[in-house]
Parts: sequence; structure tokens; C-alpha cells
Amino acid sequence: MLLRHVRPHWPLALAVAVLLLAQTAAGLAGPGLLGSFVDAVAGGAAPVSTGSLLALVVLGGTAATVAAEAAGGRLAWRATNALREDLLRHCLDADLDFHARHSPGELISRIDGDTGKLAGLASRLILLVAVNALLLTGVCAMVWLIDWRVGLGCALLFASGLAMVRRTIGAAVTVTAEAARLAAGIGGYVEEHVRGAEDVTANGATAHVLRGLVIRGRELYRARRLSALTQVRWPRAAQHMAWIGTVGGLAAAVVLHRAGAISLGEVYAVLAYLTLTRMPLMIVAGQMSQVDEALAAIRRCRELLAERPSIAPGTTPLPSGALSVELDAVDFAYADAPVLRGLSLSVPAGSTLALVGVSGGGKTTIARLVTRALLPGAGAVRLGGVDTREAEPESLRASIGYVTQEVRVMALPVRDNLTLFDPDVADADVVAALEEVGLGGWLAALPDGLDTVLGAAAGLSAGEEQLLAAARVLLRDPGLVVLDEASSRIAPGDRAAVAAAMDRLTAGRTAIVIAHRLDTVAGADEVAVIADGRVAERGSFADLAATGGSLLAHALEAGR
Ligand SMILES: Nc1ncnc2c1ncn2[C@@H]1O[C@H](COP(=O)(O)OP(=O)(O)OP(=O)(O)O)[C@@H](O)[C@H]1O
Repeated sequence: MLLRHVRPHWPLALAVAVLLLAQTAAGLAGPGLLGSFVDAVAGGAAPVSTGSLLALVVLGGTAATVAAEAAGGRLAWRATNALREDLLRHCLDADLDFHARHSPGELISRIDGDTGKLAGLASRLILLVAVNALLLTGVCAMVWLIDWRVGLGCALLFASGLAMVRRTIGAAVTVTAEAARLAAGIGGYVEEHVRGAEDVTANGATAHVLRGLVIRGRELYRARRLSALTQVRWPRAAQHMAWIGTVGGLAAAVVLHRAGAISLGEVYAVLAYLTLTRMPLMIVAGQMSQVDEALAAIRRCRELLAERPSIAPGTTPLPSGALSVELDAVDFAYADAPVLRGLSLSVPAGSTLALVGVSGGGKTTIARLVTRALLPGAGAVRLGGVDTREAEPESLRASIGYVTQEVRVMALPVRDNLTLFDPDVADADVVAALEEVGLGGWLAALPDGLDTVLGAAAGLSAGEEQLLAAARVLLRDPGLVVLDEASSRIAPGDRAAVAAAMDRLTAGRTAIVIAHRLDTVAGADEVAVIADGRVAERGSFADLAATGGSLLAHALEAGR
């Protein structure tokens, strides 16, 4: 996965590879030169040139190490940034099911936490794995050149070491990934309850929330302890192995020297090569926990990216202008809980349909089906004659404006909150949209006009938030608007302004308005009462209200 993000930076990756090779070559040349130096001294010669070459090799090796670390760090940073971008795009494009499975806190921990860990560790990981693999292979080759029997012993020892490392890492990564999952879960839990702090404290649920945190903290502690225990096994085994290798190799070299098979210098070189392998083994062992964390982070990122949306993108663009909407014998269920049963409903292009009905009746579900956040289990939803299963996502986004009850206002300038970063929208259009929804006076009172950062200098009431959302939709000028009225949250004094803005928003477009208060639906062309997953009644507001025994007349009576 990381390799895919490294590929675009291949010149830098190539530089890192060359530097690693130089670093390893310098490391491998050292003991050989040292052996020749010893043999030359033992033979009574003055080994000036060997000594100078040795010094040059050591200096070159150090320079290559520093340069490889710097270049490796930069490469890892670029690759993990690209990965972070991929993860965020994946989450933004994901469907409702995905967001039901993952809380925002968990996703933050994965997009930022896991990639952050990788940015810091990936370079070290690449260097550790690459340098040590090269070094151990090189040591076997060099010792083999001195004497094949000692070389064979080395190769067997390293091969069994490698098998052991693979097993230990496999086990450690699984438990470390589980610990990271639990930590992300705590992130999600805290985020959810901090966001709902007002409700939590108002309902006296603080102690309950804290207890939940303690229970999750305990689970995380157990997982982290298991992960730490798994990690310590490898350093111990590595230490033992390094010592067995050094002592065994030295003993074999001494025996071979006594038998006249190798020189004293070669005995020294074998010892130096084996000592050379102890260092990387110790370093890898010392950084094992971080290596595990990096591998666990990679595994978690891969799992997240592997989650495919349950709604595949279609390819048919929607027609422009006001769109007709048709729900044709639609069945829909969340998991195994049926919500809509054979529901049929049509809204002619340019007209407004108000949906009313008891809470939980399925109105929001209809809105999600129309905006293609969901697909029907059976039947079809058609927009401008195009089945939403076939609809192309870009044209869907351009053709539909959806105002939900909870408007997301970002801590950004008013302009960005309105244009959503589209640089082609002129300031004059933003101001015109705000004036059209009745926020002209509000804008004029802001200290920095369109540059005022919302949330800091300007807080918004629920009514103003809805007006802002209406202005956002006006700027995009879609052919269909779906409004989930937040009338219950809007202060009575703001209701008239919001109703006027919504009227302006629906004029000339097709509109589906989910109305939570019956006094807001009188202006709609038609009203549909949703009950039991079906359309229980449908007609003009005046007709339904005047029909004795109708659900609407009954609800109006009860509301008086
Ligand atoms: N994401 C979801 N997962 C599972 N069940 C859901 C989900 N969203 C809604 N439901 C259930 O589906 C049913 C219909 O919900 P829906 O929100 O569509 O009703 P509604 O008429 O819009 O209600 P309200 O007026 O309270 O907003 C309810 O029983 C609700 O609990």
C-alpha cells in the first residue's frame, strides 16, 4: 500500500536505495579491510594504504547513513501524506453504512493517528528492514568467501532467525492492531459525548459516561499489556541468537585457523562480521514495538481502504433544470428492520411536496433515498426519469440541494462556508444569496464581512444556520431541493424568516419538504402523510384539512 504512494517519488526512492547500498557496502568492506590490516601487521608490513582506505570507507559509510536517513524521512513523509489524502477521500466518498460503522472520532484516529505514526516510523522501518536485510545477506556472502562452512552456518542461523521474527511480528501486529482499534474506539466515545455534552450534563449522565470510559480504558490497558508482552519475546530471542552466532562462528573460525584453512586476519574478519550483525539485531529488537505499531497502522489503513461503498457509482447524468421525482413501489429496510413497504410517490417537476407523519414513520429515509444516500431494496427511485441506481454521482451532487436539520457550520470564513471552497463563485453572488434568504442585515453586522470566521466572531442561532444552508443551496442552483425542516429547534421569532427563505429556495424548483410542524406545510402544492412505511394520504393541504376523519385533519385538531 505504501509502495503505491512511494512510486510517484521514484527519483527520491532511487536515491534512498543507492544510499542504502552505499551504507551497506561500506559496512561490509570494513571488517575485510580490518582483516587485511591485521594480516599485514602480523606479516611485518606497514599497512598505510589499507589504513587510509579503511578510514575513507568508515567516513563514506557514515555520510551515506546520514543522507539515507534524511532522504528516507522525506520519502516517508511524502508517501504518508498521500496515504492520508487517500483515506480522507475514501471516508468523504463513503456511504451512510460506512459512517454508521465508524464514528468520526475513530476515523480521525485512523486518518490522522495511523498515518502520523507511519510518517514517523515508515522511514525508520524502511531503513531498518532494507539495511539489515542487505547487511545480513552481505555478511553471509563475505563470511562464505572466507570459508564456506562458516558462511553456511551463518546463513542457517539467519534463516531460522528470520522465520522466528516473522512469527513474532505476525502475532505482535495482530495484538497491536487490536490495541489501536480499542484506542480509536475511545477517541470515538469521547468525541460523541463531548459533542453531546449539553444533553449529557442536562440529563445527569456524566457518571455513566465516565464509567463507560473507565471500562474502555481497562480493555485498552489489557490489550496494550498483551501487545507489550508479545513484543518483548523477540528482543530476548534476538540477543541469544546474536551471542550463539558470534561464539559459534568464532569457535569454528579458530578451529579452521588451527587446521591451517584460514589466516589470523580472516579469523579476525569473521569475528568483526559477526559482531557487525549483532548491532542491527539489537537495534531492530530495541525498536520492535515501534515497528509493530507501524505495521499495525499499515494493516488498519489497508482495512479501511478495503471497505468498498455498498452503493456503486452509476454513469447516467441527470437532466438539467427542475427534476421530477418518482418513488415506485419502494421497499426499504435498515438491516432487518423494514421501514418502507411498497411506497409509491411522485412529485412533478417544479412542484413542492410536503411530507408529514409521526416520528419514525420513514420521512428522512425517503429523503435519503431521493438523495441517493440509500438505494431501495425493491422498486425504484427515479429523478428526471433516471433510476438513482444508474445516476452519475457528480451530476447528482450538482442537481440536488439537501438541507438537513443539523446544518454543519465550519469554523471558516463566511465565504468558504457558503461556496464550500469553489473559487469560481464571486463574492457578489455570495452576498446576493445571503440577502435573498434574509441574512443581509446579519452579514452587514459582521466585523469582517465575508472574511469573518464563523464560530469565533459570529455564533449562529438554529434559524440562522438553516438560512445559511438555504443560501448555500441557492448558490448552487440545483433542480431539486430536499428540506428537512428544523422547525422544532428554531426560535418562534425566527420561524417566519426561515419559512420565507425556504419559499424562495423552492420557487422554480422541485422540492420535497419534510415538515415537523403542520403550520409550515400550507404553502406546499401537495401534502403526503407517511404512516407505517406507506403513503396514507395525499392531496392539497386545503382538501386534506377539510376532509373529516383524515389523518391531517385529526393532527391539526390535536395540535390546536
Ligand atoms: N441509520 C439507521 N439505521 C437503522 N435504523 C434507522 C436508521 N435511520 C432511521 N432508522 C429507523 O428507521 C425508521 C424510520 O426513521 P426515519 O428517520 O426515516 O423517520 P422519520 O419519519 O424521518 O422520523 P423523524 O420525524 O423523527 O425524523 C425509524 O424506526 C428509525 O429508528
